[in-house]
Amino acid sequence: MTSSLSTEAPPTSGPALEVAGLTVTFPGTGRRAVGEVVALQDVDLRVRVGEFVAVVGPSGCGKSTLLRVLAGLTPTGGSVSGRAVVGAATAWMPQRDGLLPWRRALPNALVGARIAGLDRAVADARARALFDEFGLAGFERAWPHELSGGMRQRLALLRTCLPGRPVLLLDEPFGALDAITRRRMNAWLAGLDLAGHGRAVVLVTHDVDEALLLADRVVVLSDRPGRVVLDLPVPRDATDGARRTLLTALDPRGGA
Ligand SMILES: Nc1ncnc2c1ncn2[C@@H]1O[C@H](COP(=O)(O)OP(=O)(O)OP(=O)(O)O)[C@@H](O)[C@H]1O
Repeated sequence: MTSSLSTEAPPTSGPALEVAGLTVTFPGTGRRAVGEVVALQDVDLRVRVGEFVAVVGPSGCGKSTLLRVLAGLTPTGGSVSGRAVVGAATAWMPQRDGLLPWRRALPNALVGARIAGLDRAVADARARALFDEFGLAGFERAWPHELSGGMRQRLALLRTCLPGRPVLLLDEPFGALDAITRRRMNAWLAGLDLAGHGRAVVLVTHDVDEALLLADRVVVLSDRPGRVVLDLPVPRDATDGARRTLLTALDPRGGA
């Protein structure tokens, strides 16, 4: 991967994450069936401490790529330019749950906490409390293959939250959940005292209603190459108008 991305340490106040002029290109090679792909172009995004930002956009517009860059990761084979303020203080939940098939549920949940150097007893106690909160109590010793798709996703989210990192980057965390469980998990996330914990969340979702329910701001990316076409603050008491604005931004010809 090549990079002209300059990175800086995360600040303790103000913006939790910031990218400016972010462009990500995947060069075509002889081995690839497609030519050069510009995934993101000139993207500016600032997420402040305590904010919950949802990112929506058409499939393939670069949402996952953006989240990777915010996580401080370099997209495999990609060329990245722009400016980013990112740091180690993020916890990234990729689309695929990434559970280790050879570890039972509880040790799987503890992986990130171990890497973060969290005290074992503290992490263990926190994990057991979260198993209850995430509706996974009783499944601590289950193997990943013994869990449903939704349970696996909840376990992956639990693992992401466990180390208590200041910024959560969630890539379609509820995609495999049924409507009722999804609503329950949405309520749990909505109940997090983000400002109180100095936390920020960036959520990638295809679901406009989920974005409106959870986020303080919804950022809409265009078709590839993904550019920011709308950055909409969500009024808590007037989401109908915001919903129409979002749907029009996502599909200008389709009407809301
Ligand atoms: N490692 C890679 N190598 C080559 N091309 C890539 C790579 N990762 C992503 N891309 C391309 O970059 C573009 C954006 O991909 P990305 O996964 O970020 O989109 P997305 O908006 O998250 O899509 P979806 O909503 O379908 O998950 C796509 O055209 C994809 O093919």
